[in-house]
Amino acid sequence: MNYFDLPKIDLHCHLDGSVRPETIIALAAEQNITLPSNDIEEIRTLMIAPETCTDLGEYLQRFDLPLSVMQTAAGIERISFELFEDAAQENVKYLEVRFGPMLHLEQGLTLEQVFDSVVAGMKRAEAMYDIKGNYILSILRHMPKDRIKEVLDTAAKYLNDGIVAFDLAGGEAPGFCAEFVPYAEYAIEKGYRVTIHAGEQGVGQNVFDAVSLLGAERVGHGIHITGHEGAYDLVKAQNIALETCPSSNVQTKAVENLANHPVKAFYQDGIQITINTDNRTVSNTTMTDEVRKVMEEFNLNREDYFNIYNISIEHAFASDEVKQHLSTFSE
Ligand SMILES: O=c1[nH]cnc2c1ncn2[C@H]1C[C@H](O)[C@@H](CO)O1
Ligand SMILES: [Zn+2]
Repeated sequence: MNYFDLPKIDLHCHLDGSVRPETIIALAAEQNITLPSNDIEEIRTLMIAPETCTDLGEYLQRFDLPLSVMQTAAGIERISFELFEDAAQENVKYLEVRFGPMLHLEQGLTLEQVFDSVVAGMKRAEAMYDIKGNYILSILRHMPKDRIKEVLDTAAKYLNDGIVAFDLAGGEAPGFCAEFVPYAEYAIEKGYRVTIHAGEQGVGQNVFDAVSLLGAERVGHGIHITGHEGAYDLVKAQNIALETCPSSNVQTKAVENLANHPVKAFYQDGIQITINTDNRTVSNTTMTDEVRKVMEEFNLNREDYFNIYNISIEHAFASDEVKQHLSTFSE
């Protein structure tokens, strides 16, 4: 099968984990930032998380370098544009990108400038290529909570016009959901959709909590519902979509290897699974690669692929008009 030509949808992709290594070098030069090296291969190596990561914590260290050049409006706009361009060029028709707004304030940008920049880059690419997109606000779980409502208020300028959802990301401790209940409620009241990273690091209960306490309609990863009957049943009963990211899960040791990934078992049991990149650069992947890996490892056929594509359409935080457009590529 020609995986490159297939129409694809990526619902789980981080902006700062998907920066072109070439762009790091170019932006560092423009911004007078000294990099550990100016050699493209060395930069690439520094950005890609090794297969030998011990856990998610080590994986998350790979974001410091890209974030260092993502502190100007022009830099963020460019990176946003290039991510949509890269995805469009491998036939991704719809892309939801997430980012941590508070990670881009180190050199004096305001939240509004950050939102203006990501959305402008996306819209520039949408005008040039056959791709549509939306942004998701990732709140980093370890950061102070005092500006979360301000993030939601400021981004509301683009609500349903470029920014659509609320997410929690970063390291995953057991029971993290409880302390975020007021923020998820606030987001839902304002009209944001909710997806939460949970069940990535072995804690099935976190998926149960993300759905029941935070109102998650989708779950980032969610693979550890396998060990938690309550979470598994809840995800199934409520038709919650799991945003699986197979390569990332292998790198972070969420699964031992691809063969042990539960994506096929979930699919066969009627769980709403989607296939996504997580981080195109940090996980050294593309949608073409993720789809190929899953289909070849688990012997899925074209009909299976389009079933999964249709699940992605159904659970996308996109307008009816965009969903209609995406369904024109279905078989
Ligand atoms: O797979 C992930 N799990 C949890 N957090 C993640 C993952 N990939 C990236 N992040 C974090 C690191 C980024 O700086 C942040 C915003 O994109 O989200
Ligand atoms: Zn993620």
